[in-house]
Amino acid sequence: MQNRFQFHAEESHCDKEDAPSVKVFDQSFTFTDHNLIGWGLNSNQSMPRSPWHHYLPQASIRVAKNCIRAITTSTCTELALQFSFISTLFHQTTAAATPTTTTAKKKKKKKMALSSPEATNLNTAKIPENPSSPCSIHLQKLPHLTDYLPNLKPLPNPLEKNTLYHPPAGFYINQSEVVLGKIILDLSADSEAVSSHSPQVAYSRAGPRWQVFFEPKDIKAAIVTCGGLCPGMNTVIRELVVGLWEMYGVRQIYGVTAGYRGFYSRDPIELNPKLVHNWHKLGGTALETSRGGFDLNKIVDAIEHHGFNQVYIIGGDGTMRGAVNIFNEIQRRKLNIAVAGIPKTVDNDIGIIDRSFGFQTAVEMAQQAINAAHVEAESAVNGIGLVKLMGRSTGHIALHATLSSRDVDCCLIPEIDFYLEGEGGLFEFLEKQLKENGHAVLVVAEGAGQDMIPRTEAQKEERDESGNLVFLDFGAWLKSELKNWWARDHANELFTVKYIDPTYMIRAVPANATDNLYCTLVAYSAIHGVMAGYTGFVSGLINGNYAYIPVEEVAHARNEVNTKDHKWAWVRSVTNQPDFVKP
Ligand SMILES: Nc1ncnc2c1ncn2[C@@H]1O[C@H](COP(=O)(O)OP(=O)(O)OP(=O)(O)O)[C@@H](O)[C@H]1O
Ligand SMILES: O=P(O)(O)OC[C@H]1O[C@](O)(CO)[C@@H](O)[C@@H]1O
Ligand SMILES: [Mg+2]
Repeated sequence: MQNRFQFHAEESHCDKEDAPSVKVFDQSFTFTDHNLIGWGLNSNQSMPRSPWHHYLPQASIRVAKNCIRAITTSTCTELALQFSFISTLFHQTTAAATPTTTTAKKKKKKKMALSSPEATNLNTAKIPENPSSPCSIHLQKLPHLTDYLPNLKPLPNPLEKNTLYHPPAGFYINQSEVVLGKIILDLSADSEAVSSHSPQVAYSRAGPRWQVFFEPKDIKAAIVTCGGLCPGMNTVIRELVVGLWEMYGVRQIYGVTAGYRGFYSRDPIELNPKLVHNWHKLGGTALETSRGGFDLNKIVDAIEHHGFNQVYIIGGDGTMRGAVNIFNEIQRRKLNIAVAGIPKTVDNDIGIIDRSFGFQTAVEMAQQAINAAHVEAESAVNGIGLVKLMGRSTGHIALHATLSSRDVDCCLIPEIDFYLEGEGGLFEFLEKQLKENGHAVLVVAEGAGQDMIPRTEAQKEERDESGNLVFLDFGAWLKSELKNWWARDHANELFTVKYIDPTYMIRAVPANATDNLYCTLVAYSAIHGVMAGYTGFVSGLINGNYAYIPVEEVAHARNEVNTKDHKWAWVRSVTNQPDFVKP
């Protein structure tokens, strides 16, 4: 017997007596051992404090017009597992069920297939007929303090008694609520998702939990910012302070200054809502930041020494790799300290999350540079406006700024190969643009074309304090190459290149309204997660919803521009730039 609808949980527990019953088209069935395993609910696995073992007593699958909603409800205080799926995935789901109730038995022989018109119409999508092709969900396991401190006792959430909050019904997030990592699926039989049976990855939904694992009076929280600047860092700090203070009544909140090195080399500063009141209006980080200085033992020793039991780490990919090490060391030492990361990257190079806070602000600021370049180029004879935008190894800022501006004729990013001379090259394209329009605007990401620039041996090895390769200025190099080209091919014609490098101006500003809101919600999400005892996680936006993601996963997930998708095709159509394919 096979269930086409599977649920995988890395830690799951279900006693036979607790086997969930499932209702499909008014028919109920109870999962047997066999199909429990099919659901990934392995009855042999008994995990203390498994997030699932509370939730299985009842389950129902209701078929709504074109979607199936699976709901399990609990006899315990918290409610359960909820997710929805497109109906056609379940075309033959019910054939797999074992009816057990009287009603179910009566209807046992009735063919159970979706009869909605929507489902029938979708037959053209060649949904696989083979019932052994399951569509399954894999929940990413979120580390919890009780994983290694099983005796910790949960407490009711203090928000219950917070007169400012009055939690209404539905306020608390069930541990079983998930956010799907991927919301676009190809349901055709030969699509990878269906044919390879690969499960859909899901993350725990962020938000306040009914139970917490910290007594507010015992909390000593630390906040640190690391890596480069990004609009909104101060807002995140502010909201962590205000959120901890106002929501959970925490009174010991500290800022660790100057990045990771600050843990062991500086005294933490005490923070309170009054002090941070205006910080969201300021660019940069009031706690100061730095690169390098990551000394694991010194950092964890200092955390222990100061008595911090909640550590909030704001930073980019490098910072998150450091946070993984800190979390692992804290686990190894079996310390009752929760670690939460808040991903920050102006480059938007962190994977899994939709985008980092501050990214939209940076793109908005980049418009000003592009506008200026356009005006300069248009006002010159054979004028070229050249703008270099941040993006160490990804071209997201350049791409988004190009798409929003519409004044850009060519966008060069690290993810594409391009060349200057010859047929199909940049110079040929610019020559045509200048002839037709009299001017051109070029946007380059800082990491683009690094292989083209001649480097000395020393330059090849140069790294910053964190170990990141130091890039040469591609914009400045390209400007001189453009001038050489023009002087060589058009000796007596006027030509102007205006190079604008707004580098730090796009990231050293306060966050705009959208980013400020994002900062607030991502900070509050982190607080709720830590209060609930989760650790080694980051809070972030996934498909428009706030979720908790294991920090280990975030630290290694890169977000590069996909030059095969529609967005990049759109860039090419907006700019009309060449594909840089050598004839
Ligand atoms: N692999 C790693 N393990 C431990 N710590 C690391 C690692 N990589 C970087 N770090 C530390 O994380 C901090 C920030 O790293 P980095 O300078 O690379 O910035 P980032 O967090 O990636 O942010 P951004 O790139 O957006 O500026 C530094 O203190 C650095 O020493
Ligand atoms: O000069 P800094 O502060 O080391 O940072 C420069 C780098 O930081 C970023 O802004 C973020 O990683 C990159 O775009 C840029 O290469
Ligand atoms: Mg980085």
